[in-house]
Amino acid sequence: MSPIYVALDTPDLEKAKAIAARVRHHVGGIKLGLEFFMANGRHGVHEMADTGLPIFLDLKLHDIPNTVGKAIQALRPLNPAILTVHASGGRAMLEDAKAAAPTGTKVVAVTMLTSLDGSDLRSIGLSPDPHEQVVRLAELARSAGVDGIVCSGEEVKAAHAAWKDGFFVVPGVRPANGPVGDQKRVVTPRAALDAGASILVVGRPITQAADPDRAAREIEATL
Ligand SMILES: O=C(O)c1cc(=O)[nH]c(=O)n1[C@@H]1O[C@H](COP(=O)(O)O)[C@@H](O)[C@H]1O
Repeated sequence: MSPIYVALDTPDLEKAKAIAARVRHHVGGIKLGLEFFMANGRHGVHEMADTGLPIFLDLKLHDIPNTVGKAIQALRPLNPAILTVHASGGRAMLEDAKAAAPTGTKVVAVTMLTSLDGSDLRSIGLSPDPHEQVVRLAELARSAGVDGIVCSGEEVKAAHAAWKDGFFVVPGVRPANGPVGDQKRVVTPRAALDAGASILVVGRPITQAADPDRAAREIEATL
């Protein structure tokens, strides 16, 4: 099974279905995020589940424990393979998120967005070392009982060393010399896997390619 989850960041359900149909033999699953969910809701998720590929529902929930727990309960019928919350929501929120999720759903905690760097951390009053921030939040996530974390390929090796059986999601991956866009902590798909990623999230390098099927195949060939 390919470790690539393709991020279908579009509000257009038909477009999402069309890309999924083209790349389905070269990816291990589909990631649906806020843009898709805001536009298509639960109905859209059900439609995408008909592709037969596992669904990663990336809503990055971040609120008080009661609200996050109840939101996840409301999502239970969707039974996603993977669901995201923000680690910085704190221990009680992470515990309630895991308790509310269906048994088969991996709850993963976003540590530090791959679109941020050290100066962004400083601007929100944190120590400007991404490595330190990710490892601290990985430890919080582990001890709160969730299944894993989301981090960049630059920190996954250290996080993995401290959490052997954790599940590590790495977005912000780019083929060598590809455009990085708004991402700041970027590595190649191959480097992320070698460093311990369990799955890779790839969006625009596949979805914006002239031939998404070929782009997915080419990335898969590097792994
Ligand atoms: O949770 C995520 O998936 C995520 C976390 C993170 O730190 N950075 C990040 O880019 N993502 C998601 O991963 C995808 C990356 O898309 P591309 O930059 O187009 O490959 C987007 O859907 C983001 O929402």
